[in-house]
Amino acid sequence: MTPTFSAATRACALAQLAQFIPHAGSAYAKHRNLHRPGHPHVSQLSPYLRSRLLTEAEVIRAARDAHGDSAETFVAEVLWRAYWKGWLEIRPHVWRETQAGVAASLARLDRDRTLAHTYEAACTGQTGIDGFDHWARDLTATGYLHNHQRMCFASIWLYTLHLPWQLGADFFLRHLLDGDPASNTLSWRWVAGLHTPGKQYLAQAEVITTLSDGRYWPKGLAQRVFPVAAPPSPVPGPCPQGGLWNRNLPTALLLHEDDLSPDWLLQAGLRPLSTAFLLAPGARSPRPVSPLIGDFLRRAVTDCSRRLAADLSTLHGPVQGPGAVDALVAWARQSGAVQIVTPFAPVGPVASLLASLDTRLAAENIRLVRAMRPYDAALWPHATQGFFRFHQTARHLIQQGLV
Ligand SMILES: Cc1cc2nc3c(=O)[nH]c(=O)nc-3n(C[C@H](O)[C@H](O)[C@H](O)COP(=O)(O)OP(=O)(O)OC[C@H]3O[C@@H](n4cnc5c(N)ncnc54)[C@H](O)[C@@H]3O)c2cc1C
Repeated sequence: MTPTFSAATRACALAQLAQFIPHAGSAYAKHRNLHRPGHPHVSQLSPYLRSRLLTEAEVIRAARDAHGDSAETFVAEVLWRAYWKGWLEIRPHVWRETQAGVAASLARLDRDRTLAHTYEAACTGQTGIDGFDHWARDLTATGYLHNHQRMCFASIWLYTLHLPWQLGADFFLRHLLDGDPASNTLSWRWVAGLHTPGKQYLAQAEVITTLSDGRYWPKGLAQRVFPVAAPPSPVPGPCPQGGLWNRNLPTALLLHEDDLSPDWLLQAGLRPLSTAFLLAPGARSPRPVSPLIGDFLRRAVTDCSRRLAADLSTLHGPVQGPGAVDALVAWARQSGAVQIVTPFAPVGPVASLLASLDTRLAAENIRLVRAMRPYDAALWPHATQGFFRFHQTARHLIQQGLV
């Protein structure tokens, strides 16, 4: 059984959460690395968390309510998402550097036919490596891969096939429904030993065979890692903060693919004159992005519009593609608002579009306010060092009820 995420709705996300919660305690800690068909031991909530049809805070609360401290392994995994986001937020240069690496590696493919041949075989699942080829095909067919398969795929891509890690990260971003600039880029860097110096991930055939219940028997995997060249990690800069909106000003709401649940803004009293939606799946890569991602996001927008129809007046969009910023400037002008509130978009394609929009709106005397969720504001600034320290702080904040 392969996962399908055809129902990109909050109701579906909540149903999946409810179904998974009984397994989020010690069973998750014990079995989460097994990648059995249908992936019964993991939640498969990531596409919903990525678009925030469901939030991390909700998932953590549900797991802790059901299992208390026995949910700690699961909660820690959910916290990795905030850790990666915070880490990149205070080192945004790493994202720009990765994008430049993708462009340079794509240019290399034009010059190096052997490399291009290996790359094509890897992306289409025709390398002859058992497991790896199945995962490539599963990923392109479903938009999902189990975490251990992602780790092994990235390791084989880099150390066995000698392909640039940036092209692998780009391949994932083009196909994963949960494709996320922070989690994806930084996980690939982790496999390559660029996150924790001296720690690289080497996929081992026997482990793959064991964890897949004997389904895969890969042969010829690299027996050792090699150093991957990269500039040193930049020192952390300040963590961005969210903006404050003025309740007394005519306001419009701009929702985007990084956060499609504006309930928290509506509960805080926001009454938008108009609401627009921005999607940017095509901006995830210079290469074509899987249509599954755009389909999922468009359905998520439809769900959000239907669910909150009573509170969201005059819906506009989804706006996407090269003319998106122009279209949003025209919408903002027509809405009569002097302030546009938008959920804070973490480093990635949407944040880049919002930066351009901000400049254009300023020329129209319209303010763009990036409102940050309390969960992000509480956790991101702590991603200054390794995950261990971050986890300790996050755990404390959760126990105090501050997250
Ligand atoms: C090379 C590589 C690339 C990855 N790319 C992405 C990506 O683009 N987007 C993404 O969301 N995750 C990414 N991950 C992390 C992880 O593999 C997925 O979050 C997880 O497999 C999603 O499946 P699930 O919802 O069933 O996870 P579960 O095990 O059920 O975990 C619950 C939730 O916790 C979060 N989570 C779990 N593990 C991690 C992790 N290691 N890092 C960050 N968050 C985690 C996810 O939001 C996930 O939905 C990547 C991992 C690797 C090794």
